[in-house]
Amino acid sequence: MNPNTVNTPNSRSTNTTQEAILRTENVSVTYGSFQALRGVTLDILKNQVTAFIGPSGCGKSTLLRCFNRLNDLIPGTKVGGKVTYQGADIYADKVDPVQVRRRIGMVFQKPNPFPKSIYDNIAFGAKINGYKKSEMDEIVERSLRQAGLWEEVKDKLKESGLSLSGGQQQRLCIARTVAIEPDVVLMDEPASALDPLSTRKVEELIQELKEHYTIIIVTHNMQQATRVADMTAFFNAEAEEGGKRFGYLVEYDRTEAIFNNPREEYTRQYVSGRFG
Ligand SMILES: Nc1ncnc2c1ncn2[C@@H]1O[C@H](COP(=O)(O)OP(=O)(O)OP(=O)(O)O)[C@@H](O)[C@H]1O
Repeated sequence: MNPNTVNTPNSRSTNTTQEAILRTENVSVTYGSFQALRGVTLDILKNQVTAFIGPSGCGKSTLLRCFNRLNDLIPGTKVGGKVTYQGADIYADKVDPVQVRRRIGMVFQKPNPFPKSIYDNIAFGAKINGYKKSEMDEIVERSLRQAGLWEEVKDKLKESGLSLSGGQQQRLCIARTVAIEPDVVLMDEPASALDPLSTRKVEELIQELKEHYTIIIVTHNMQQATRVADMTAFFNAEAEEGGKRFGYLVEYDRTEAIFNNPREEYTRQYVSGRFG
């Protein structure tokens, strides 16, 4: 197989110069007896921004959590199929999920800084992950700069992270995530709780971060997907017998193709705002 070709039965063959850093093969997720997601196969391209879009309940966050084994923390959840990171199965027996999360970080919908100082919000995780105390000032500054927050907070690093505005708190959480130098940053609707100005800052930040990181973002905001994402995966939820619904991948392609020239009628209807 050509490693430079997007590998999914639900996509056009899209030649790119990017390699896949994460890959799902026929991934399904069940919560107890409920199948939330069925048969997802897709490649996430390195140093690209990939958006997951689709109506509520189609499994976008569920799939996102598969990439750093966060679903492991939800009792009764089973992940079927295969998820590989740089070619290695992240669900293999010998793999420590903590190490997976070290490489694949996550930013949540609601900013959730620790009730600690701005400095310690970043230093805390860095210390746990083995960074030396002598390096800490440098790590804190680098991370805050990468998150576009340094100029706003450099004179009040000892103040509580909770004293910042919502948008600043979210950038602090992004700084905390990048402090330990992951390869991938997963973002679950990172701007949905923010005002338009803060949203714009986070979107600009995503563009800058992709130079160093691979980013996957779940978003309900289709304009946001067109602004930030190189690739877009559209998911839908389908009813099966008995009225139960499961999420599945409808189409995956370059963002401009998904929005301007989708192959599937469902995608066309969704991106034109006709359902969802
Ligand atoms: N912890 C859980 N336990 C049981 N069912 C769950 C759990 N989390 C999600 N689900 C169900 O799995 C399905 C997919 O949910 P998920 O949150 O992944 O969808 P989503 O596309 O991200 O939705 P939204 O856009 O509303 O956030 C939904 O039917 C949801 O109710």
